[in-house]
Amino acid sequence: MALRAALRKSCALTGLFCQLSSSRHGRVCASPVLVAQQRNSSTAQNIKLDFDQSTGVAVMHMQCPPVNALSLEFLTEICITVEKLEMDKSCRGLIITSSQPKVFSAGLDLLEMYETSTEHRGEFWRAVQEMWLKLYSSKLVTIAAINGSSPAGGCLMAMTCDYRIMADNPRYGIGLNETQLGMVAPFW
Ligand SMILES: CCCCCCC/C=C/C(=O)SCCNC(=O)CCNC(=O)[C@H](O)C(C)(C)COP(=O)(O)OP(=O)(O)OC[C@H]1O[C@@H](n2cnc3c(N)ncnc32)[C@H](O)[C@@H]1OP(=O)(O)O
Repeated sequence: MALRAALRKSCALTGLFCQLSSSRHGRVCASPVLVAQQRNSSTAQNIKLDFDQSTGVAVMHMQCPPVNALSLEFLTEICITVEKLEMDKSCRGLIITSSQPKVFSAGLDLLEMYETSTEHRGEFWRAVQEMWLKLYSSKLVTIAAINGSSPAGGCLMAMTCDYRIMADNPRYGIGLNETQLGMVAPFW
């Protein structure tokens, strides 16, 4: 049973990798084939979703300027998008990438943690936890196409995907740097 599930995931993955290509400028991008075959395209405020029903692959473009900082609103949008895709039986895989230049995600929105109420911060941290649990436990094959810097919460997001592909550019950094900001990761 477990083996069958693993095989299913791996077959779906082969399809997903075929859809990824990288340009000479160190950017990872969805192949033009995906755009041409696209059946379904929807846009939430900070997310552009391209879903190709013939392959079952969805591409979630994060477009929350300037740096895809993970605010309560943006985290909620991400969770709702993943939930909707999971409910669609024709969806097998999800590629997460960024529309912002040079940045995949700057991590948690620092302004959400600054001068906000205890109640708001509670809601915010619950949304952070929901986001990574949703991705980590998703039945979809998930791939982070990391086409820019991805510190802290951005790194967390990428780590909770099944696979990560990062653009080969020495200017792009990734890692858990939150302790440098004096933050301790919660006991999840
Ligand atoms: C077991 C695992 C547990 C994990 C626990 C997870 C805990 C996670 C904590 C966090 O995520 S805390 C956030 C940490 N993030 C950072 O430290 C990133 C800081 N930002 C940068 O390093 C850079 O901004 C960048 C992302 C590399 C981009 O550099 P670039 O030069 O392209 O842009 P900037 O001029 O620096 O920034 C533009 C604009 O964006 C604002 N901004 C940047 N990061 C954030 C952020 N995280 N939250 C809110 N806003 C951010 C920055 O202030 C600039 O704003 P303006 O000055 O233009 O208004």
